[in-house]
Amino acid sequence: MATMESLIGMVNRIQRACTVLGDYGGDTALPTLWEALPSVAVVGGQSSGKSSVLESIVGRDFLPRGSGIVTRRPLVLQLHKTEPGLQEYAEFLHLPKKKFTDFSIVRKEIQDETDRVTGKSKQISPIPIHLSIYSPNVVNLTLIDLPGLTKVAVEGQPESVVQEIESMVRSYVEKPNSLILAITPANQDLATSDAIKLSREVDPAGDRTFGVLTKLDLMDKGTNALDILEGRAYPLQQPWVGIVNRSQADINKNVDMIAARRREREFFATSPDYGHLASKMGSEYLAKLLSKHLESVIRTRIPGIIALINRSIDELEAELDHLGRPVAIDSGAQLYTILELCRAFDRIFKEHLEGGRPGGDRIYGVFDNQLPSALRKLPFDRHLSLQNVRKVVSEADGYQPHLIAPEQGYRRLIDEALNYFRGPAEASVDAVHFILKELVRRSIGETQELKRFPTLQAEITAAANEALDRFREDSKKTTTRLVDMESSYLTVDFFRKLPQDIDRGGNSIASSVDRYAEGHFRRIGSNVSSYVGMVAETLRNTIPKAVVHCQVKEAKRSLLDHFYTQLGKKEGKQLSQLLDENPMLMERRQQCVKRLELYKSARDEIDSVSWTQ
Ligand SMILES: Nc1nc2c(ncn2[C@@H]2O[C@H](COP(=O)(O)OP(=O)(O)OP(=O)(O)O)[C@@H](O)[C@H]2O)c(=O)[nH]1
Repeated sequence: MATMESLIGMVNRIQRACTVLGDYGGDTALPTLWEALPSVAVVGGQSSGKSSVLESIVGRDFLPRGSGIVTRRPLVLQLHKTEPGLQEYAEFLHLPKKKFTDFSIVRKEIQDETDRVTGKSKQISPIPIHLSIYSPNVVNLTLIDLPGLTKVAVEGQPESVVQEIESMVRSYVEKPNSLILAITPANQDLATSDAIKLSREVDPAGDRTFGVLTKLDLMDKGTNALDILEGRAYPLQQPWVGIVNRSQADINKNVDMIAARRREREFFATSPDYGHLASKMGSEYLAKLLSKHLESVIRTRIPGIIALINRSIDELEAELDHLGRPVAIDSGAQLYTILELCRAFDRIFKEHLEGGRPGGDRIYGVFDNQLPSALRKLPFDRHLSLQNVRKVVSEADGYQPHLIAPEQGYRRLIDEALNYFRGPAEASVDAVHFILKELVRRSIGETQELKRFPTLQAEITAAANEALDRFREDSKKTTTRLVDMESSYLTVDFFRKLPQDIDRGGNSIASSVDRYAEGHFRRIGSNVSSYVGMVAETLRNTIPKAVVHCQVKEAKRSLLDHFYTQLGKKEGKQLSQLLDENPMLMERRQQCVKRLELYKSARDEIDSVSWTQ
């Protein structure tokens, strides 16, 4: 069975871990453990005696005092009972290993640490100060001292401070796992008590409210607080506790806390009104009552806390998987990460080309539809019209008309016709180029892992497109060369196989044909047209080969080769620039990592304490 110390001590350690790792509740963007941890929130109006109660419980003078709002950050006061005779000391979470034995310096450090976060202004902050006190004169107990519920802002405070304090205090007392230590001075009408009003609102059944009446010694003679202390005036599940702290005069005279406790005991023991309640009055009794109750609340709440921790760990791990793990800092690991991301992109790009993903079929469409139809649409009819054939042939003859076959005319007609093929050739190259660019864009977008690295995404896109531009230039040269080769050397066989002009007697008709008649030019046009048709058929097959060889195959084989070469020359800083992430995403991942660390350490803490119901 876990001892009281081990359970409260366990929650103390988890609370400290929460603050170190940035979980002090109220943060809706991340699951919060702080909100679920049982604690005792000390609430009261200004000058209700909160600080005095806390100092009585600790038995030490250590809290800052003064006018206006003194407590401006939650003070998580973790009390650890030590062996009798051991020296008392205090430690701050923000000053680990530094032991304070002079409690007046503790008071100063609380003020300084408050100012460190809120600045010298009178602002408040939800970031807690953790103070642990080790003493034989305390019980194991954690109390959270909150700013006094104030009514009016003092100079230097914005009007909003009243509301801000109310919402900070509320965020603590409305937690179902939080016990409420509601402090009210006895010489004030209970109906006007800020603490009771708030606790009645958040804990109407009074299950977790401990009513404390201070300043019983200041009540008017002849009056007493028995109606409240005996539970008649405002009943709570837990009995009310009356307290007598040091008066301002005592504080000024530096009456020490142990003496003050003794005087408190005497006050109740000798009081005609409260003598019968003496054993259940005073700050020492209050401390034991709170400690026992806190320990039982922790014990009952642990199963729920464990469920919350496990659920939150799952949520955070799922989010981290989605966000991706933090990038390594050494350049070797960074280079490896970059190459892995490039490979991921390249794999997807290849799938688009090879059919695993849509898109590659559009390249085939260029060869099967766009190119043939572009070739069909070439204006050979106009080019080989009768008048153009006559014109070109005549011009090619110059002053000496051709005698047999208009060699020059043929060549010129064919050359000019072949020139038309440049258009469809270049158009095929461009069409495939734009399809490949589109596939690069889609592949980049489909590479999930790259989403984290906008700079690398842009660099890979740029490198891929530069490579495609180079392939396109090469492809254009090659396909144009295909066309040029056709006009560099005409296919002689074609002409050999042309039907000669032969009569039935086997004599050549040529002699009888009028070389300058229409029919002669028509025949020339038709021969050229057949020749060009043959070339078109050839190019219809060879252009795709050139385009695929120069663009598609190269894109598959070496799209990022230049990029890899550049990468090899980059230094660490340049590599990390490539991997710089969306700052929001990095911040979010960092928060998740810290919060996950907190939950895992909390789970270990709970596992380490063999608690049972
Ligand atoms: N006589 C007497 N004086 C008390 C008692 N409790 C508090 N005081 C005096 O009341 C004044 C306010 O006490 P604090 O303990 O500072 O009250 P507080 O709620 O912490 O005040 P702030 O946090 O500064 O708003 C001080 O002068 C105390 O000495 C008490 O039980 N009896």
